[in-house]
Amino acid sequence: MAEFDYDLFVIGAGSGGVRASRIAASHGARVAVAEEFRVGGTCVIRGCVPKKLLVYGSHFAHSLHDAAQYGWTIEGATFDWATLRDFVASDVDRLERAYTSTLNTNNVEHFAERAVVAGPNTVRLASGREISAKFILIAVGAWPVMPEIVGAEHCITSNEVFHLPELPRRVVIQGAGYIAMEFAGIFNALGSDVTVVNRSDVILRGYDHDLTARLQPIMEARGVKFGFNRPIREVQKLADGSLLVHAGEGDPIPADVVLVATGRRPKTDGLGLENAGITLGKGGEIPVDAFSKTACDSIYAVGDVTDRVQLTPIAIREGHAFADTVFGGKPRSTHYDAIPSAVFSQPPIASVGLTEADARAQLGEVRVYTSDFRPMQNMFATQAERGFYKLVVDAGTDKVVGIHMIGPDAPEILQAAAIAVKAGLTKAQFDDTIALHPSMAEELVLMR
Ligand SMILES: Cc1cc2nc3c(=O)[nH]c(=O)nc-3n(C[C@H](O)[C@H](O)[C@H](O)COP(=O)(O)OP(=O)(O)OC[C@H]3O[C@@H](n4cnc5c(N)ncnc54)[C@H](O)[C@@H]3O)c2cc1C
Ligand SMILES: NC(=O)c1ccc[n+]([C@@H]2O[C@H](COP(=O)([O-])OP(=O)(O)OC[C@H]3O[C@@H](n4cnc5c(N)ncnc54)[C@H](O)[C@@H]3O)[C@@H](O)[C@H]2O)c1
Repeated sequence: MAEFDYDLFVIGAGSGGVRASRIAASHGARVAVAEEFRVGGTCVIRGCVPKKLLVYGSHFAHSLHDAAQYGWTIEGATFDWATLRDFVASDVDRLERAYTSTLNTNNVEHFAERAVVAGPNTVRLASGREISAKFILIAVGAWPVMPEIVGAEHCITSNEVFHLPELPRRVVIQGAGYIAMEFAGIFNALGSDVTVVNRSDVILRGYDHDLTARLQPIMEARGVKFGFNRPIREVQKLADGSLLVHAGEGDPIPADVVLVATGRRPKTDGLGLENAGITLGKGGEIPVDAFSKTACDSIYAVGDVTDRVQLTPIAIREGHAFADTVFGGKPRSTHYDAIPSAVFSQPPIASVGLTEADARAQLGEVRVYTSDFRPMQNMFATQAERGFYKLVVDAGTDKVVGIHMIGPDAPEILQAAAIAVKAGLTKAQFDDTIALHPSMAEELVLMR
């Protein structure tokens, strides 16, 4: 009889947990996974996927508008939030079925309930059942942070935003990070009156300043209002059911929905990690080594719960590396250099490698090349929004160490360009590459 019920018990069937389960099973491990909500996790159920579909849905507002200049007559075009919302929800259902089927076809046993750590080799399910495993993988993700606001119960987070009964007429968004900028773009395009209030005067901290300095005025020109140095103190519910937002100095802001997007904290509360001698970091994260091993030899952790980089491809890569390391005889760690990322704002931002400021601080002599251009697809558009690309080059080696882009399709273009940065290609090699004309991407090889 086997010493343990399973070789691997995974807590959380999100991006990292599903990948680790599948790969560990393919290496011959007997695997079980517990999921307290829906298989697929944040990205599939209430993150990247439904968000991107809302972005696509909202793009039609601009496309329909621009279409007239290309000769199309679009009569009687109207928008129905419930149709878009329900279409997105049905695609999420489809993906949940696909992820569940992946677990089934790989013989991963699925417990549809919460699990906590009861000891170094034991988990306890919500039903009370205890299960033993040679290894435990914690992949429980993160959870939206709600700052101390009087009337916080009247606010929503990104968890609820996909299920609104109707399109809000007025939306106030707290925060100026990924989620805030993406949903400001979505609601603005769909016709809501959007106000972003932030505690500082910086949007998208961590992105190259030239990109954020380009994004903000474009968003303002599209109608998004910004209130800087205005953290929300109180959200008041009025007799008619609408909300009044008291934020910093200045007049209260009327709203129908208040979306709080102030970061996500590892979901470790009540997870029982003390039963395995694991001490959490000060943000609630699980400290791990380069191979995602915790302070307990039989317990590993991947994804948002470790708070290394909160992105889906990172959780997936860490989960895969864990399974190869522990069950595949191929020790692998994840490399965190040159991670491409994007903000699906309108227009979107995409970035890889060092910002200009970081390169100057870390490398000494740096050369910077920029292209400030009007994308061809905006030629007829009434809003003459300009794109902006920047290459950051290490003057000592001529290597391109950062690419930063804002403009239509920037994330699609950047994924390919990120290969060049990861491979350490030089500016001379960019210059050697023939342009693909006419395209926006050709700007990348034409900067002199
Ligand atoms: C609105 C939004 C948009 C995003 N957009 C993007 C994007 O465009 N690109 C990108 O790369 N990233 C995006 N992200 C981030 C991305 O979703 C996360 O980085 C990613 O999902 C992390 O994967 P994970 O496996 O660590 O955790 P998750 O995917 O969150 O999975 C954790 C799972 O564990 C379950 N769970 C938690 N506790 C327990 C327990 N005790 N027992 C059983 N189950 C448990 C949860 O229900 C969840 O299903 C977005 C996030 C949000 C919120
Ligand atoms: N396109 C993408 O890849 C994508 C999209 C959405 C989310 N995500 C991931 O999800 C994570 C969470 O997104 P997010 O937008 O919630 O976080 P974020 O870290 O991007 O932004 C948080 C914002 O809230 C503000 N803030 C923080 N604490 C506050 C407080 N107490 N009071 C007032 N303001 C406060 C910050 O100044 C910042 O502007 C991101 O860090 C990202 O890794 C990625």
